Amino acid sequence: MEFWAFLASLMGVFAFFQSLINIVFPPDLRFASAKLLYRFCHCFSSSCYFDITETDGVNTNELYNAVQLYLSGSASVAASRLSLSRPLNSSAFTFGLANNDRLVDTFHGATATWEHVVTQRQSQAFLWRPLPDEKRGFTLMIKKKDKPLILQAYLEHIMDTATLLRRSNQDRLLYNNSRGGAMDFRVHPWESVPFKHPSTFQTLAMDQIKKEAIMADLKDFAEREVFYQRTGRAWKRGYLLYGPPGTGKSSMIAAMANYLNYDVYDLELSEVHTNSELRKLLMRTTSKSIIVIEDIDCSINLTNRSSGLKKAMPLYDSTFGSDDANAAKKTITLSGLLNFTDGLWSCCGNERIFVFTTNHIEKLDPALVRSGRMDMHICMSYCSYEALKTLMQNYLSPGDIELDHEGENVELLKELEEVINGVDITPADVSEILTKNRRRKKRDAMAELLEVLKNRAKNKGRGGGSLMAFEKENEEEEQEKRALGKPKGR
Ligand SMILES: Nc1ncnc2c1ncn2[C@@H]1O[C@H](COP(=O)(O)OP(=O)(O)OP(=O)(O)O)[C@@H](O)[C@H]1O
Ligand SMILES: [Mg+2]
Repeated sequence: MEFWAFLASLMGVFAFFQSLINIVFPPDLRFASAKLLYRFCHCFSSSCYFDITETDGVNTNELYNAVQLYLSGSASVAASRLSLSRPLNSSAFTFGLANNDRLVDTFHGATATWEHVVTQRQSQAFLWRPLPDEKRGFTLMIKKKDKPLILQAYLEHIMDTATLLRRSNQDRLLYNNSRGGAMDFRVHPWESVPFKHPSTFQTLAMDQIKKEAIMADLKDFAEREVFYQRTGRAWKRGYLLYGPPGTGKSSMIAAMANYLNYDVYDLELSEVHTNSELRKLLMRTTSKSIIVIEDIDCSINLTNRSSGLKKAMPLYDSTFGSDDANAAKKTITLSGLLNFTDGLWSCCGNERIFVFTTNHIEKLDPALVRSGRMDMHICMSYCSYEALKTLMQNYLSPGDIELDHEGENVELLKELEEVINGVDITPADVSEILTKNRRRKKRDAMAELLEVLKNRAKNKGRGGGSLMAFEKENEEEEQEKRALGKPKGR
């Protein structure tokens, strides 16, 4: 009897303490105290533990994503229960460690045990952007004696492997900033879609020597990390593409991205309201990418650097505090753009290419196009005979167009060569004519093209008959600038 009374009172005490704990510790603290107890017990163990949570405060923890990807490589063979996913924009499936499951990995002879810890988050008060219902993290367990030997190298190995896996799994992306949000730290300012543009240097119609020079320059850039390091230069390069509409500037950008396997960030300047927004966008770009600003002359008024400086520093502006000054603060300025491409911020991240395009190089401020910012100026010009041959090969003949010099089309080709040298026709126009006629016989398509060219030559001469009138015009303008002592980058 006494025994039963003792047991009943013991249970009463237990129930009392349990309800006390429930009242004093809210669910989240309960979890923390359990964790604390767990840690305490492990103080005397020979292992040490590292928690890698999914978010680090408000930001995504890159290491968490890297570990997930890294383990997906070993998880696919070693674990018996896996979670499967296909990340957005990826063409590959990713295996993952199931919730609260474990996996053992070895590195340099040491054993590392990973556990994927998933816990429920307590109900959230009203938040602007609600957090996910679950808290996720990995716990790494290694022997204390191995920690100084392997931890740093192991984590670096994980990051490197994850980068490689990401690049091989993920299709390249085309980002744009048209939804705004650069000032809202919770919203990623870039939106992405898979980059599938089919343009390559092989399909690009332009002067062969120029094409090879550009390819060599790109390759050289991508392979010379050590050179950039040694010379103290930021590992970035700028290309300015200029020429009339329809001469292949955008196609060239796609060809560059396909050649180097880089992502493309298409920056819409009209969506950016301040210099600091511009900087934030830059900070959220990744390495191995091409940052493009198309039609730079039309995007914003970028003609005068000093006026830009004045706008960028409203403290020295007599209109400070007025509506004008506030409006000035809300614009991006030339100096902001120069800092974007060339300032200290431009080197956060590596291996980046800036490409600006314009139809009017003469409208650009010399500061914007000087060497170091725009290292290579590329004129995309009207269709030459050489470019025409590439286009005919793309659209009409999968074989070698040169064969036609001996075949039935030899006369037509000769005529085309003579006429095209005196006509301003863009590769886009030629492509359109060839596309329209692609179902016809090759000879008929060439005859139609010849007719169009002859009509154009009749209606509008080319002033002296020079082939690259546009290129020449621009060269003369640049020479004029040099004569006036203005800087010029090439
Ligand atoms: N050099 C070229 N080689 C191959 N195709 C070309 C070339 N130029 C133009 N094209 C064809 O014309 C189309 C339009 O070209 P693209 O958009 O690259 O011209 P653009 O110079 O960027 O014009 P814009 O200045 O109007 O932006 C392309 O989709 C492509 O089919
Ligand atoms: Mg374009």
